Amino acid sequence: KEVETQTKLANVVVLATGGTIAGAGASAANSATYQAAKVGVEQLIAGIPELSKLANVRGEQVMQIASESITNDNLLQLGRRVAELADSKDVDGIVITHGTDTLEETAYFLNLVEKTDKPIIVVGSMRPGTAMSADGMLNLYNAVAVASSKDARGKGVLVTMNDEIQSGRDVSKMINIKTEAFKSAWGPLGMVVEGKSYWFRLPAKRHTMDSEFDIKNIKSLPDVEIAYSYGNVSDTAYKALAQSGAKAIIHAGTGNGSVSSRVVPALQELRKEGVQIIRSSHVNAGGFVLRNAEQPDDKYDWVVAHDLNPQKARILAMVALTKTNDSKELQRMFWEY
Ligand SMILES: NC(=O)CC[C@H](N)C(=O)O
Repeated sequence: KEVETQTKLANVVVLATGGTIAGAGASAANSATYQAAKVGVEQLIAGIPELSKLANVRGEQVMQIASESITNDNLLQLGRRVAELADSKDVDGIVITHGTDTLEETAYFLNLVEKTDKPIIVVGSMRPGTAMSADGMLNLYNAVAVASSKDARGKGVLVTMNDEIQSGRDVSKMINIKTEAFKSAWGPLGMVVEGKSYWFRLPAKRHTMDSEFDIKNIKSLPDVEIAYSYGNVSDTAYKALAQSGAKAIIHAGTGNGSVSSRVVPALQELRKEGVQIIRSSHVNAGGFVLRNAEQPDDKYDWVVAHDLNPQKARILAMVALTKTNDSKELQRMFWEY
């Protein structure tokens, strides 16, 4: 009977990339001072014997870095490996352990480009495993639980942090240090409690199976950069980014993606030279940028990032630019994804 139950368990692959979930500090009191990306995937899995009751789990070390150092090449490498595994008949779900600093970017990228309905869960932790009340074990346990459940299929890339199941599109690291770091302006999709998922809502935006983007057709990602706005801002950064070859500039704007009168002329000029200008908002708890409200986007031929924060807008812009350089098409994609 035991053998029978064993064969019914889902096969889950844990792809490890580094971050605090693989971090180690000098003492149990070091919850914030430690080195990220130290512990290997085998040790992470071996540290949670209870995983074997949830699924047949195996690990792969894809990279071992702090996530602020992730490059576009790293994203493509990870995305391709996820796609290979998702295509494999003996893989039912994929978990990616990741640093939390850019976790929201990777989760959104995979949400756009992975053509599968198999669960893909991105997970991290706010405290290293060596610290008191480390959160990584439970977050990873929850990730494997969701990855091995049939309920999680077709819901896009998900993030399990702090007992919640978040949409990889919506979620953002809104707080640091605290374990309740990951939030979405639109709320979590569900909760995981003692290895069981409880769902409350579904993502409304296009993702994975319903996406027009496919990692298999993406050879490289174009250079898209972000310029931050604030009082007394100048146009220096915008011009320099364009000069260094940016195909699009994400304006990390104040409020409703507003643009200083000191910057507007430079952005009009850059657009005429072919650079895409994408207005987003850097307000903390979730921006929402309306077309033609703060600026005449139709007249200037600019794009608005909808509710995407600047770093997520960069991800969609890169992926979108692999298909089109038409600003109207880009705007459609920003409404739909
Ligand atoms: N909590 C974390 O994972 C942060 C550690 C590191 N900065 C990273 O993103 O990998």
